[in-house]
Amino acid sequence: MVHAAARLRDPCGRPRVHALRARHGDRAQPPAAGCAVTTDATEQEPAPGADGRAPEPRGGSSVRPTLQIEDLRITYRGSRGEIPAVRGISLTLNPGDTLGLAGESGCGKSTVAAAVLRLLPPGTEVTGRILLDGEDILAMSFGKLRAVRWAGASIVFQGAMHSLNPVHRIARQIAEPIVLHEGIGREAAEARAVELMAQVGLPAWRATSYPHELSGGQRQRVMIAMALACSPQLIVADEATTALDVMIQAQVLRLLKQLVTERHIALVMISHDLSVLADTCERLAVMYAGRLVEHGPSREVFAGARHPYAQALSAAFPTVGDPAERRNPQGLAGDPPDPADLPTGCSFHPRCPVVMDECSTTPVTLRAARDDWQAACLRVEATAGAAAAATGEDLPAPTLLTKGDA
Ligand SMILES: Nc1ncnc2c1ncn2[C@@H]1O[C@H](COP(=O)(O)OP(=O)(O)OP(=O)(O)O)[C@@H](O)[C@H]1O
Repeated sequence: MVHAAARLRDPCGRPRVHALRARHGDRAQPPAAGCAVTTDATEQEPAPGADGRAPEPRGGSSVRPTLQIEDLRITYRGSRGEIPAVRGISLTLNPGDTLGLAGESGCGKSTVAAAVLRLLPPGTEVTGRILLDGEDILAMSFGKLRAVRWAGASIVFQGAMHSLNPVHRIARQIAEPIVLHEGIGREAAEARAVELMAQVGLPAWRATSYPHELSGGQRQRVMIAMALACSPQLIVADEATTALDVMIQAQVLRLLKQLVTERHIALVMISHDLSVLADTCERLAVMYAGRLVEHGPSREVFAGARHPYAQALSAAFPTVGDPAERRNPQGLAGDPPDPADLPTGCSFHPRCPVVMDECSTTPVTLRAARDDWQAACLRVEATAGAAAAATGEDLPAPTLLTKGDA
């Protein structure tokens, strides 16, 4: 079914193939009627510096952010009623920044990704602002949006097989966004496609292959080549390597990291796997029930998360880059809550191993653990001093709090 539903649009928004649309609906959402920021005091509001931006953006304070998400709230409307999937997220990426977005299934990661290119199903309510290079994605005309997709920002999905057109040869598919966005002839665009293939480690003779003739890793490389084809400022990789075997995953991640670094592209990488994100991205944001619960420098968050949920996720992946040693989240009973029926206070409190009485009544916003590091936990002040004192390798190894510590 995915195939039939997915084969709706091409990379530039024309009808063809798209895995995310198979999942989220087949049409881009029209400009949201009310893009105004909602202000619900019970919801998470961005704390000062809650976008995790470093105090001085790379390249100086005059750098215009590539992506600025401000108080993003997204509510799906369907047969199950209203599903508030994202509840007030703010993030900023400057050129060349790499951000990992982690969290258990259903916490809203893909919804954020889809919103960035306005790929959410019709009828979905979106408030807040998403600025791509200063331009408001939510308020854009369809024509402008079409121009921005692939040329300004592109997405690499998990299921390359479903995102590629099975009846077209590889070079032609990579060339398609180039033809559309740069107005050059197909022959010249296919020559560029072969160059892009070389950059992602695909030999030129593969130009005439069909997707089914490629391995999963090679197809993901094709998707990366397509994502790079029009030199976007931003790439969103949504579980782009999850389905690959460990060796290929490592290769594709290295490649992605190298290309975004060389081209100064901002990267948002989405994964369940904190260790992969910590290895690939400079910053890490952890989501729970539609909100950010932790946001800071990747390796430090991975090594010494301040939020008990982020601690549990880190403990599930004890060795960066060694999936063989991964375990299930430690010390976490229960499941993530129904987004339509969140617990009061901190949404995580029913599962929290160090819950306090006030956690069930006090809404928790992101608060500073350090100037470039925030966590949404009432206990964060208690650990902020240690975090501020520690830098890089000085940070203590993560110790997952237990009930006895409370
Ligand atoms: N098209 C949709 N219509 C209604 N609800 C949706 C739709 N897409 C997602 N949801 C709901 O929104 C919430 C967030 O889903 P989302 O896919 O963004 O989470 P995720 O963190 O990316 O999960 P996963 O890691 O499994 O992809 C979930 O409760 C999900 O059921």
